[in-house]
Parts: sequence; structure tokens; C-alpha cells
Amino acid sequence: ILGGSEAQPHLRPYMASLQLDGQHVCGGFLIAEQWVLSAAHCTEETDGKVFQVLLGAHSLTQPEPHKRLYRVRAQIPHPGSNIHNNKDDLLLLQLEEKAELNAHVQVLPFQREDRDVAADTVCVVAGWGTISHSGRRPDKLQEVERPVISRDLCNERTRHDHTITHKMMCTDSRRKDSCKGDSGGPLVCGGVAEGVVTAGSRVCGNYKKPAIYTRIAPYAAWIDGVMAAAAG
Ligand SMILES: NCc1cccc(Nc2n[nH]c3ncnc(Nc4cccc(O)c4)c23)c1
Repeated sequence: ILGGSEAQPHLRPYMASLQLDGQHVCGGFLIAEQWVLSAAHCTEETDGKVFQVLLGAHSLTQPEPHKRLYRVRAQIPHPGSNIHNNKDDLLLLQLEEKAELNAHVQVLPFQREDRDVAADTVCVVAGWGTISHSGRRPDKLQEVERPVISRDLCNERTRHDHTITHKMMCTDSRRKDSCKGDSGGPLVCGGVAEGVVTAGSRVCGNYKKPAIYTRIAPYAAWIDGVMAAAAG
């Protein structure tokens, strides 16, 4: 997160850190007791290794009550996701067991009504991604408020040049923005997850490249279907 501030500890108890060998790789969030939603692109540089999911954390390194690393039973990328574009950039992770819910570990509801969030709506994005252009990584969860911008503005030639589909949304990225390592985290508007951070052009903090999010509502049926099928 560029230009943000340290989140109030455990006020975003849905936040997950997707880790490999104890290293934060991507964000994610708890959508059900045994399920985390993140971004499919997060599996790109993992050469087949399976993530572990850290829940209940504020600091990535310090011991904290209710902080716990969960093993992942299954990682299910959206079938439409691919390395060439940002389409269907969603990843479902089934935890080895149900997460123990408490004050520090809670589910975040996601939007099921497929209607655009109005431009200028102020939403919040949080994560343990880089906090500077030099790539400095925070120990504690960061957050930043960002206004939604219209798809038409985001699709302008000098911005994302008509690559933003109705299953994506954008926020202004002038100075304050999501960045490397924030992918997979939720864009929260009015207490509901409306989008999932996707890297897009990978640019951070430049208003000419607004931040792109995969809208969640269009995928509600897919998410429900995967969770129901795995439940058996
Ligand atoms: N703001 C959109 C957004 C959301 C999520 C991730 C991203 N960026 C990135 N995703 N993956 C990356 N691998 C390498 N570099 C990256 N961006 C980067 C890093 C240092 C300085 C800087 O100006 C930009 C990214 C960008």
C-alpha cells in the first residue's frame, strides 16, 4: 500500500496473508470459515507450491493472540484466469480445517448484487504489500482510502485503453494506491467486499494507471458452486 497508514490492529479481522516459506506473497480475505478469496495471478511465481494462510495477524513477525497459520487443502483458480490478462483473476483457497473465528478472525461478506459501485464512492484497500517505490515491505497491516472512478474514465486511451470489462472496477491511484503484494486483498466499500486487487499494469501510485479490481458480484455463483462442491 503506497501513501496509506498502519491499520488499527485487528479492525480488519478478515485479512489474510498468503505465504510461502514464511514470506508474505499476496493478500486475501476470509469469505467463509474454511475459504479464503484471493487473486489467481498470485500463483504465478510459486512454481506449483501451495500457500499457507496467516489469519488473525496485524504484525507479520511478532507473536499475537489468535494469529495462526493455516494449511491449504485446495487452491482453485477461476477457470478463465490466465497469465496474459487480468480476466477472471480470482483464486479460492480451501483451508485444511475451519478457521477458528474470534475477535481477530472474522468473515467479510462480499457483494452479491451485480451493480456498479458509483464513481466517487470512497472505499478502503488494505494489505502488507510494498509501501514505497523502492519496494519497502511493512511488518504491520497498512490501509488506504480510495475513491472509485468510472469505467469510462478508467478505459480512456491514456489510462487502461478499453481493457476494463464490466467484471472489473477501478479506483484513483494518484499517490495513494495498492501495490506489489496487495494483490488478492479486498476493496471494501460500506463494509462489503466489492472487489479483489489485481496487479493489472503493475504500476503503483501513478494516476495514469488507476488500480484495477476484479468485481466479486459477477462471480458469486462460481464462488458458491466451488464451496458447495467441496463440501460434498
Ligand atoms: N496499483 C495496482 C497494483 C496492484 C497490485 C500490485 C501491483 N504491482 C505489482 N504487482 N506485481 C509486481 N511485481 C513487481 N513490481 C510491481 N509493482 C511495483 C513495484 C515497485 C515500485 C512500483 O512503482 C511498482 C508489481 C500494482
